[in-house]
Amino acid sequence: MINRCAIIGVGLMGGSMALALNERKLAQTIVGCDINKENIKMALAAGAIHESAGLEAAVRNAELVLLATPVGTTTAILCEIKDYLNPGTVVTDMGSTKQTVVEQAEEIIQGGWFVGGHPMAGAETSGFDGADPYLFENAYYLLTPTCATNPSALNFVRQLAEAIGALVVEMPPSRHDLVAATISHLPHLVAAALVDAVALMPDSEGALAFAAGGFRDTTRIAAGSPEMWRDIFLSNHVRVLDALGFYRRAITEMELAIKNRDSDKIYEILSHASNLRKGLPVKSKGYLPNIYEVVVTVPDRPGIIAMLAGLLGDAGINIYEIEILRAREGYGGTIRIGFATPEEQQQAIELLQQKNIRCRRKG
Ligand SMILES: NC(=O)C1=CN([C@@H]2O[C@H](COP(=O)(O)OP(=O)(O)OC[C@H]3O[C@@H](n4cnc5c(N)ncnc54)[C@H](O)[C@@H]3O)[C@@H](O)[C@H]2O)C=CC1
Ligand SMILES: O=C(O)C(=O)Cc1ccc(O)cc1
Repeated sequence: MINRCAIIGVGLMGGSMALALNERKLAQTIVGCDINKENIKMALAAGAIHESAGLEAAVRNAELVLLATPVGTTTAILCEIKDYLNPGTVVTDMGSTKQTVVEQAEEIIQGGWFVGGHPMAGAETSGFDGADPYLFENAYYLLTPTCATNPSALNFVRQLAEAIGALVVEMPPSRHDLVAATISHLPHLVAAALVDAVALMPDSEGALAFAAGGFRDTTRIAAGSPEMWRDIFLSNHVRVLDALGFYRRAITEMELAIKNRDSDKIYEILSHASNLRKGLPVKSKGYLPNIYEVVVTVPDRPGIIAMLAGLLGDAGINIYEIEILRAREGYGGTIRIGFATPEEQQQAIELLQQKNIRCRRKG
C-alpha cells in the first residue's frame, strides 16, 4: 500500500486514478492539487482524495506523485515540485505525448525516478465529473522507460497500473509518440475537421441536425477539451504531421479512384478498410476478447430493462454490457446485450425466445 500519493490535476484522468486507487485500497492518503477548485470540491466530496493542498504541500513526503494535467503544463509543474520531493519519490504522468515530456522530466527529476505513462482509456468529457474508478480496467497502459529510468521506479508504476486492472506495455517514447499520433491524435484531428467541414458546405445551417449515427460515431471525440488537444498537437507536432502524411496518402488514393470512377479501386479500398475495422475487438479497450451479443427489441415500458436483467439474472446468465441502441418513445426500442461466452449468448437467446421476446444473435 502506498502511504501518501499526490495527484496533480484531479480531472477526468487524475480523478479516475484517485477513485481506482481507493476502490482497491492501494493508497492510505491521496492528496489532490488542482487549480480548478470545482474539481477539488467534487473529488473531496466523492472521497476520491482525502486532502487538498498546493503543489509544495501536496508532494512533500509523497511516495508517489502522479501528474494528470494537460501535457503543456507538465514541465513547469515538475520544475516547481522537484525541490520538495524526498529521495526515491516516484513521479509519473498520464499525458498523451511522451518524447519531449520524458526528455525534459529526466533533466528535472534526477536519478531516473520519473516514469512516463499513458493509459489508453478516456473519454471526450473532462473534469472530475466524468471520473470513473473502472476506467483503466482492461485498458492498455503504455509506459515509456528509457535507459535512464530507475528499475525500481518502473516496477512501482507497472505494479500500480496492473493493480488498477490495466495491461502494461512498455515502449520507447519515440515509438509511443508515432503510435499515439496515428491511432489517437490523427483521429481527433480528423474528427474535428469533419465537424468543421460541415460548416464549409454551402447553406450548411441546419445540416448538422440531420446527422445520423455515422457522423456521430466518427466525430464523438471532437467534443474533447480544446486545451488538452491543443497541447497534444503542439507537443507531438512532428509525429502528428507524419500521421497526417499517412492520412493524406489514403485520402488522395480515394480521391483519385472517385475522380476516375474506378469502381474496382473504390471497392478495394473500402473492403480493405472494412476488414481491418471488423478485426478490432468489439470493446474499444485494447485486449479484451470478443463479447457475444444479442439484440433485443422490446416495447417502451417503464422497468423493461429491469425485467430483462432480472430474467437473465435469475437464470444465472451474467450481463457483460448493455446498451440502448435505438428507442422510440411510447413505442419501443432496441437493446444490445453483451455476454462473455457463446454459451451464455445461446442460453440468453433460448430464454428470451421462450418468453416471446424478440431477439437475435448479432454478428
Ligand atoms: N481525456 C482523456 O481521454 C485522456 C487524457 N489523457 C491525458 O491526461 C491528462 C489529463 O487529461 P484529463 O484528465 O482528460 O483532463 P481534465 O481537463 O479532465 O483534467 C485536467 C486537470 O488538470 C488541472 N490543471 C491544469 N493545469 C494545472 C496546474 N498547473 N496545476 C494543477 N492542476 C492543473 C485542471 O484544472 C483539470 O482539473 C492530459 O495530459 C491528457 O493528455 C490521457 C489519456 C486519456
Ligand atoms: O474518448 C476516447 O475514445 C479516447 O480515445 C480517449 C483518449 C484521449 C486521449 C488519449 O491520449 C487516450 C484516449
